[in-house]
Amino acid sequence: MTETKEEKIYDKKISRRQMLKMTGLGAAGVAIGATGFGGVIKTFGMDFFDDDSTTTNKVNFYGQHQSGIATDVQTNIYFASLNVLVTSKQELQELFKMWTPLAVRLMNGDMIGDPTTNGMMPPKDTGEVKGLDAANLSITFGVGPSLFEKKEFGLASKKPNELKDLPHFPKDQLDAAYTGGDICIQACADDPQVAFHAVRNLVRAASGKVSLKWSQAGFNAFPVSKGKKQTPRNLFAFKDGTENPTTSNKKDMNDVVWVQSGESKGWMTGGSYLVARRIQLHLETWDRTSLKEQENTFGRHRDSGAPIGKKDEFEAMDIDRKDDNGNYVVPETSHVFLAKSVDARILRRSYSYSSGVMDATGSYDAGLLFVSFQKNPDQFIKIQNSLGRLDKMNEYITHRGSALFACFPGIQKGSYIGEALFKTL
Ligand SMILES: C=CC1=C(C)c2cc3[nH]c(cc4nc(cc5[nH]c(cc1n2)c(C)c5CCC(=O)O)C(CCC(=O)O)=C4C)c(C)c3C=C
Ligand SMILES: [Fe+2]
Repeated sequence: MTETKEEKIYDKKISRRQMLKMTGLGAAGVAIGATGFGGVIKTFGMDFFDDDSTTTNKVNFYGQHQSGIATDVQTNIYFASLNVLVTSKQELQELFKMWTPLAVRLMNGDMIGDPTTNGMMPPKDTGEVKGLDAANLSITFGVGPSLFEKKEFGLASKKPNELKDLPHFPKDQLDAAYTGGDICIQACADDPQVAFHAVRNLVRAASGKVSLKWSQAGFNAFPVSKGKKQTPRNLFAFKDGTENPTTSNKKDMNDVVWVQSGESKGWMTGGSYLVARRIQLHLETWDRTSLKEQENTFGRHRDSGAPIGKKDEFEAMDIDRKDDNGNYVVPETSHVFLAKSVDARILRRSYSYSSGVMDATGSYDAGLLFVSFQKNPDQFIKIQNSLGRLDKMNEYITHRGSALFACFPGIQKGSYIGEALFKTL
C-alpha cells in the first residue's frame, strides 16, 4: 500500500512502482494508445495497470478466465448485486472500462487512486485496507438477465437463451430484497475488510451509474492439518465442498464450468454462469436434532465427512449400496443421495453468513450464501429439481434469495471487462 517516490510524467503524477507496472503492457506487446513519454499509457482511453508479480498473497486479474471461480476458495466473500442507472450502451461500456484498472489495482493490494495531496478533497480510496496486503483478493463481474431487458442498451440480441430468471422451486420463499440484479461483483479474499473494501470502492467510483440492490458478506473457516487446508464446515457443522470438480483439472473445468465455443452466445466463451442462493439455516431446529438424524439428512458422517458407513471423507460416495435387508445405506431422501441421482455437476463455492436476527421470528438470520458456477444454469436447475420436495434438509432450511449472472470470460491485457459483449458482431 505504500507509495514510494513519485514522478511527474507530463500532466499526471504516478509512482515509480506504478510506472513499472504500467509499462509491463508494452513488454507484453499489446497495442496501446499513447505510450511512455507521450503521456500515461492508455488502452481504450483508460489507464493500464498490470498484475504485480511482486505482490504477496496475490491472485492475477488477467487471464483466460476471471478470478474467483477456479481460484482457491478464500475465507471471506462480499457479494454485491447492483442496479444499473446509466441509460446508454456507451455509458455501460465506459463503466466496465473504468472498473478494469481499478480491479487490477485492488487485486494488487494497491489503492484505487493516487494519494490525495489536497486535504480539502475526499481521498480517492476509502483507505481501510492501508497496511494490508492483497489477501488473495479475487473480483468476479457478471451480468443478470434484467440488464438485457433494458431497451436503452440495445443488447437484446446478445442475451443468451439460458440467461433467464431461475424457475420457482418448491418451498422457495424468496424475498425481493435478496433477489436478482443487473450486475454482480463477487469479491473474495482472505480478509473480510479487503473483500468489503473492493466492492465499496468499485461502487463508489461508479457513483450515479450503479446503485446497490442487495449484498451479502460471508465466511469460511479452514482447519489446517499437516500444513494443508481442509474442507470448511458449514453452520450445520458438516464438511461442505468435499465432492466438487477439481479446479486444476482442465477437463473437469471445461466439462462443468467454462462455456465452450458454440455452447452459448460467443461473448460468453470462457465465461461461466453464477447461481447465488441465500439460504437460511434454521439453526434452532437443527440444534435440537439427534446426530444420527443430522447424518441421515446429509448422507455423510458429521465429524469425518465420510459417506455413511465409511471412514474417510474422500472415499467414494456409492449411493447404490444396500445393507443386508436391501435398504439403501445412504438414505434415499438424504441431500447427497438426491444431489447425486441426476446426471449434472456444478462447482460449488459457498460461504456461511450470519446477519443478525429475523424480525418476524427472533431466530438467527444465518445460513449459506450458496454460490455455484456452471457452463449452463440447467445443471443447477436439474440438481435443485432433484432435491425438490424430497430433500430431508428442507426441514431445516429456507431459500430466501436467488440470482443468476453470466460471468464474463477472462480479461486479456489491453482489453477490459466484458469487451466481447460490447463488440458489434
Ligand atoms: C442445487 C444445488 C445445491 C444446493 C442449493 C445445495 C444446498 C446446500 N448444500 C448444503 C450442504 C452440503 N451439500 C453437500 C453436497 C452437495 N450439494 C450439492 C448441491 C446443492 N446443495 C451437490 C451437487 C453436492 C455433491 C453431491 C455429490 O456428488 O456427492 C454436502 C456434502 C459434502 C460435499 O460434498 O460438499 C453438504 C454438507 C447446504 C447446507 C445447503 C443449503 C443450505
Ligand atoms: Fe449441497
